[in-house]
Amino acid sequence: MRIDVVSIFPTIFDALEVSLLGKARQSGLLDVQVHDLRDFTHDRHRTVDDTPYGGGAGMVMKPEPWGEALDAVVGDADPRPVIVFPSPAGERFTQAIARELSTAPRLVFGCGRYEGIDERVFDYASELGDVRLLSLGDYVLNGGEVAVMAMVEAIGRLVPGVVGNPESLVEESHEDGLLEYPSFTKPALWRDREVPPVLLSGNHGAVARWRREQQLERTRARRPDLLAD
Ligand SMILES: O=C(OCc1ccccc1)c1cn[nH]c1
Repeated sequence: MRIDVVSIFPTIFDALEVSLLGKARQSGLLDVQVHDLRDFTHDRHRTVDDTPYGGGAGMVMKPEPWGEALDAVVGDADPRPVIVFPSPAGERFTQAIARELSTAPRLVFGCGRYEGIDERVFDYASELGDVRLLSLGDYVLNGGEVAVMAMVEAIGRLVPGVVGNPESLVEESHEDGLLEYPSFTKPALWRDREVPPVLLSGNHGAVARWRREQQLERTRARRPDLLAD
């Protein structure tokens, strides 16, 4: 999978070199290219923002640099990429969307800053690829970079071969629509706290039943919204 990221803070993505995704990049499973939006400006101050039409506080990201950046990054790519813009005004990013995007041959991420990007950029981008405005949650960040880091990790780890043991991708929170059951490891007794005896029983059926019950109990308590349908 080829992933391109456009940002005015490209060095933030050096963190993607570390850990799991770093190995996937070395093995060529993931090809991540990061681009500095300011490289697509032409004035001395490398300006990327300006005041909003209609007034209001804050600044808006100018369309011209984005247009040139998207042309340079996407060009007449075949197949058309999915072009993701993190945004508080986007549809909710979920494990299902991560799974969907993990099958895309090309992903482009555009990191907004300030009050956001000139709306016409999303319209232009839809000529180059399938545009998705995605939200991590109902809170506001200063820019899209941290959201892109989270999405690239959530998506990248689902690309076949990136995670060593694909089995570990199955029993995860949200994979079966429920929260994950609690986990324990040695020692059996730690600071006067025991491991639930069923887990030491060797009775695999009882363990599976206990785990399912824990998933349901936790989901009911913490995320009743996941059960409502
Ligand atoms: O703040 C977010 O995105 C960054 C962003 C994008 C555009 C303008 C300002 C900030 C965000 C919150 N939940 N999901 C994403």
